[in-house]
Amino acid sequence: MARKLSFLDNKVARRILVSFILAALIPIGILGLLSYQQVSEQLRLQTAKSLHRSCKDYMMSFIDRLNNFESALRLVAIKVEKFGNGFRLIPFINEQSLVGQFDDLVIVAPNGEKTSLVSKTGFIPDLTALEIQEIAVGKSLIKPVVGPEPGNSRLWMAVSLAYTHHEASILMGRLKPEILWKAENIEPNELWVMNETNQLLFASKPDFVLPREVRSEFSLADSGQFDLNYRDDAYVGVYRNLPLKALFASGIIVIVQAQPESLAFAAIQQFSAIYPPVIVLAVLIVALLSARLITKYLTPLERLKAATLRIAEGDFSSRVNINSHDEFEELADSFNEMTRRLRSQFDILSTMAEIDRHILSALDATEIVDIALTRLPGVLYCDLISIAKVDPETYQVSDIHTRRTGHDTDIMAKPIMLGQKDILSLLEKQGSLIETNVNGKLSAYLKAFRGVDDWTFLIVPVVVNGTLSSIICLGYQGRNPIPPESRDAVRNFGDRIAVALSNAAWEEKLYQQAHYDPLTGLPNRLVLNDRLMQELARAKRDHTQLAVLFIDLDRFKTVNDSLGHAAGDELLTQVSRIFVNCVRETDLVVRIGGDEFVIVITDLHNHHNPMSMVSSIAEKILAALNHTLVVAGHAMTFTASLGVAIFPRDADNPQDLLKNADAAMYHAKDEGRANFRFYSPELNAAALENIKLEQELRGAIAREELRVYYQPKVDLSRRIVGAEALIRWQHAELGFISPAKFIPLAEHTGLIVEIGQWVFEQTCLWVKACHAKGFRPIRVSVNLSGIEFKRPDLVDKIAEILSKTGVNPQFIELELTESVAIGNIKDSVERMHKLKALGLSLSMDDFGTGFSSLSYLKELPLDIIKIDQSFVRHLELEKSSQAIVKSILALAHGLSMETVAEGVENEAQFDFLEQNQCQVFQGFLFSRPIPGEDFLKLLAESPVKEEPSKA
Ligand SMILES: Nc1nc2c(ncn2[C@@H]2O[C@H](COP(=O)(O)O[C@H]3[C@@H](O)[C@H](n4cnc5c(=O)[nH]c(N)nc54)O[C@@H]3COP(=O)(O)O)[C@@H](O)[C@H]2O)c(=O)[nH]1
Repeated sequence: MARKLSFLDNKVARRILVSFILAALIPIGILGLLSYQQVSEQLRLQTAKSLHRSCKDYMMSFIDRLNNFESALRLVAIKVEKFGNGFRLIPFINEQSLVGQFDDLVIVAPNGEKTSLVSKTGFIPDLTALEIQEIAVGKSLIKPVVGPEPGNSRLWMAVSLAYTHHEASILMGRLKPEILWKAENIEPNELWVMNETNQLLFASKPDFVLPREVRSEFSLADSGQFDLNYRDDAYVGVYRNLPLKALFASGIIVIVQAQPESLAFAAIQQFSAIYPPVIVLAVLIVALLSARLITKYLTPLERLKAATLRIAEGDFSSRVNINSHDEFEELADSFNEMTRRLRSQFDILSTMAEIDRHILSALDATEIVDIALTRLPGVLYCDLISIAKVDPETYQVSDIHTRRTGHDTDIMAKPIMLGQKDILSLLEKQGSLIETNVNGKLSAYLKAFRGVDDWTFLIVPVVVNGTLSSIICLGYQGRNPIPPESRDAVRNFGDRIAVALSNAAWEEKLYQQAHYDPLTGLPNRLVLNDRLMQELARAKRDHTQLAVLFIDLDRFKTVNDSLGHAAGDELLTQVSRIFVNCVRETDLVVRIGGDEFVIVITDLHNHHNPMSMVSSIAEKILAALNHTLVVAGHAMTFTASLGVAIFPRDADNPQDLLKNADAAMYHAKDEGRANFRFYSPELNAAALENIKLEQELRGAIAREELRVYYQPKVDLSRRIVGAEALIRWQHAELGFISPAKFIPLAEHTGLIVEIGQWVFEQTCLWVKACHAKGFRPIRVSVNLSGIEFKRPDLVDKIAEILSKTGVNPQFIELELTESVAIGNIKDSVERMHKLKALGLSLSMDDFGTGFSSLSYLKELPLDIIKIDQSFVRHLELEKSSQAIVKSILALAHGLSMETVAEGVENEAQFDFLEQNQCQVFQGFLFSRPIPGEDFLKLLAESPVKEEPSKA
């Protein structure tokens, strides 16, 4: 039942059913209605016709009867004889039958005397003169006498007796009604007979009175039809006026007949009763047949629809079964074929997508090949798949990875040689495929598979970056045609493998770039973070310790600047090899940037003394560096500063371990470089202090905490000939802070630019003020850091300050450090010339500490060389210092440059320098750096020489 009803759930089914029912109902309804109207009309006509006919028949028989009455009356008239004063009837044979037709027979004499021959009622109507006249001319008069009731009306007939008795007497007879009206043959009709004034003479049903309005119609035509209602019955009636005038002297007699519609329309009423059930039956039949038809055609449609929905949900497995031997069965077959193809395509695409995902996430070409060998046979319906490398130049096929149905992957390492023709055809078929067999193209390669004599093979050349890199081979057992979708899929797959292999190569490259330092080949910071995390987890799990060594090369910048970047790179490469050689393979050596390296020493077991073990490694590294290295043709020894932090002692996470090792390294640097330091919490405090100092320094100028002090420079006679401007920082809370502490910090943060400009401007203003106050003009030097010197706007800035302060530039000297000046020799020389062009003097500070080459020292437009105080400090004691100082002095003289010795603290040093023709001296022996006003006091006391000093 549920199945039967279910088709009504279907919209199409409902529509078709309603359409079918309407299609049946509308014509049947219209037909029924039209038929009803037509039949009703026909029945009406027929009824009217039959009534007319009946009316006419009645009329004819009525006239016949009147004629008979007339004949009878005239025969009776013949048998009338005069008898006395009256009349009598002569007996005759047919007397009985003739006289019997009349209820009354009366002879009316011309004098009006009436002699009754037969008398039943005794009533004799009077004749009018016109009637008598008509009778006199031989006509038979018919005279209706209307009674109070229809049954009382009578019809008289009168004829003249003049022809028989030559007297103008008239024989009148009252016609017997039962003979006259004779209405028995008219049933089932009703009959009325009326005179010309519509007075009723006879009615078959006396109480059935015709309404006046109906009767009034009778005078309008000789005959006609009418409708009337009587006692809830409808009647159809006809009337006919009798043309009696031609036969009798008579008024019009109207014959009326009527029949009940129920009788007349009996047939149509039967039709009306039967028609609705017929319609219902027809509808039911149509509905049933439609339902059957719909079910028949809808079931396959429903199945097709359900199958379509299943496909939409991704289920390609079900088939549609229709055995109707018609177009639906053909449609189902086509649908099943389409589903099969879709399923095959879907399988291919989803497998391809899965392969794509694997391929794109796989970095390794071997992994990609492995995925392809495992997944593809299932979607390409092949019995063998093989992927191999091809060298298009040597014609070699190698690394042949093969998988057959039911077997594991086989790797054939031994290469197979292909012919040149094979290679050419592979190159020709790029983006396409080759169909072959073991005796066709690439047979040398295919024969290696064995037992494939009757197989068909599809070969796809894989081209990566325009070069034939590999081939994919699919083997199909037997020579059955290969499905076209497999061919397309194979081609697609060839493209994917090509992309994947090129991706793999590219990913490999990217990975290398992202994780390894291209210069030294060492892992970079990314790897360090990863490994350190892993090693820390392992150390925590195994309860071992771990050390992080932070290494910074000492004076690497000097090498880079003085010998160039290529030399710096060479040094870094050599140093990185030294580091790797100093540790175990399981340890990690990382270059984290510039000249900074990190070494992670793993597996420090607790039963060892980790500190002493790490110390010996650090010493080993320092010792290994201490050997002479040849960099860019220069032999040099090199040092580094190391900081060590140990897990879990100093920190338990990578960031803190690195930070602490870094802090320890800075400590080692502070302590004179070329050594190593373990981290201690105090170091951390120092680092924090540095951060605070930096913050304070940023606001120092604004808070006017900085001052410029001046340290005198004297000549041989100890007379002040110049000064060096040296910055001082008097912090409100921290007190005096040494430039040795904050200048490196300012250089590190870049604040040195602002500070340097401020010192230079202050010095210019001070010099200008001294001159204005009338003091003897002397040259004052200002330190220019490497960072300041390298700024492109340096010359403009200096010129701007000189112009702003209005100082005479010949009394201002700039002290450049050796490394800065020699870094980019061409640029440096150009810039120094520009500075000199402003009228300034240039001196080389800390001379002897860098890697200056005498060959280009002479190219620099220098005026003064300052011997570094490290050579002066133990001059009186160290032969080596004496030798260096002597050679610097000789060099300066040779280049005609003035010499200034700094850091002169005692007479012995002064004496040595004096004896070796040093010209200017600076040091605590003469004065410490002092405020400007104090300096002016000294200057005022300092004797004036008549000859102007060269300083
Ligand atoms: N770029 C700038 N650098 C500056 C500036 N002011 C100072 N500095 C540099 O800071 C370093 C430390 O300077 P400071 O503490 O002022 O030390 C100078 C002298 O006080 C010191 N000196 C002088 N004579 C002696 C002595 O006989 N013994 C001794 N132990 N020290 C002495 O030497 C420093 C001057 O050196 P130098 O500049 O190389 O001539 C220092 O490197 C300054 O250069 C600044 O404004 N800008």
